[in-house]
Amino acid sequence: MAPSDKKVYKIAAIPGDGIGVDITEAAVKVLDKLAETNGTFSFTYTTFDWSSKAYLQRGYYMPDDWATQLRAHDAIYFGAVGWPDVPDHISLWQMILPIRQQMNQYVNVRPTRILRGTRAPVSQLQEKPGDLDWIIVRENSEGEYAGQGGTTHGHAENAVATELAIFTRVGIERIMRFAFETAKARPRRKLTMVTKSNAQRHGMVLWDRVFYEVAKEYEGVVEHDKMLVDAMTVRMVNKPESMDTIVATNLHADILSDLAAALAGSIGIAPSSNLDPTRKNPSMFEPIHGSAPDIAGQGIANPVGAFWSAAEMVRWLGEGELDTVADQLMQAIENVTGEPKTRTRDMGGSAGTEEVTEAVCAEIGRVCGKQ
Ligand SMILES: NC(=O)c1ccc[n+]([C@@H]2O[C@H](COP(=O)([O-])OP(=O)(O)OC[C@H]3O[C@@H](n4cnc5c(N)ncnc54)[C@H](O)[C@@H]3O)[C@@H](O)[C@H]2O)c1
Ligand SMILES: O=C(O)C[C@@H](O)C(=O)O
Ligand SMILES: [K+]
Ligand SMILES: [Mn+2]
Repeated sequence: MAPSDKKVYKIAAIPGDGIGVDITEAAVKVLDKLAETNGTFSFTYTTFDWSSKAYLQRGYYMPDDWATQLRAHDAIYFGAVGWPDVPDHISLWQMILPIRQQMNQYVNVRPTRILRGTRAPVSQLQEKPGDLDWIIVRENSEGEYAGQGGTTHGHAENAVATELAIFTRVGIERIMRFAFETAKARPRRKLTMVTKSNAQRHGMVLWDRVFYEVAKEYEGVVEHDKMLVDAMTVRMVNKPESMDTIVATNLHADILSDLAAALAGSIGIAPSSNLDPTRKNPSMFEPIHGSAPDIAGQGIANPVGAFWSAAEMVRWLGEGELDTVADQLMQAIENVTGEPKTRTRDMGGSAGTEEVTEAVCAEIGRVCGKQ
């Protein structure tokens, strides 16, 4: 292939805080190795030093023209944001949440399955790892994360604070449609809708109603059912095989996806894709975990969720052309998790982030048929 035919993808890399830095560095190595081995595409990176450390030094996370800067890229690769010396609502609301909202990333896709070599804490899953294979479709733009509310009387005895969840018909309909399409594209064609419409009688009732409206368009094509979120946690543990695609609100899906990762063996393995399905803005890829201050700086963070997120980024960028390459990366990852000596501590091993990264790079060479 002539060098000019090579597709170059422009990536905005935002490592952020704590282990976000380690796993982003690891993901970039793996992406470059994948591109180099394949030879038909490559990546260029702009690395943004937007972090809690920078915020403490200069008073802001992102500069005023952040959205314009990000829009000059094909995709965003994100590590994690949040550090103990900045209140978590400030770090989230000055970086990750504005990006998700203003880049119109209204879907957050969170797949979970049990990778080879993973130790699942529930015995059924230890015996039959295939029983857990889910895609959680998280509403990513409104709901409990709408950001409306306020505080009166500050820290006084009579302090009042409100936190308003907002559900719009447009917002619900588009996430439901995306969820049904996701379910339809999978072999089991099954969608579980999560709600709390017994106690929350306005927004959640609209959520349910729009779900059933959209469901009519998929009659006979996608099987569906409904779960109250509390009972959903029980079903996830006791009957994991009974679910496939799951759609839930911003907050419910945030919580359920951590539970899903834990059931699959570790929070360190789970990826997420913050998607603008219209493709007018860059989509953003990140592991679901945070900055993990308790293990940061020790070189022991599990980079698998970051690699899986990188695979999903490749899949998204390729628009169908790079699915095989993304699958090869997943195979390389599982060849590595399948080996006890290349597992990190959270997966019962003793390897560090770098060792796992080197092992995945070596596997990419093998899986893609070149060294
Ligand atoms: N999207 C994001 O950037 C994002 C996501 C979650 C949390 N956060 C932020 O991160 C900070 C820490 O939050 P938290 O402690 O609740 O959640 P966390 O995900 O950072 O950590 C929870 C636990 O899981 C472990 N863990 C997480 N990722 C791991 C990995 N890759 N390998 C091995 N162990 C891993 C941590 O050591 C910790 O014990 C907070 O400031 C929070 O707001 C940000
Ligand atoms: O969306 C959030 O609440 C931040 C973080 O917990 C996440 O899952 O990305
Ligand atoms: K993250
Ligand atoms: Mn979360």
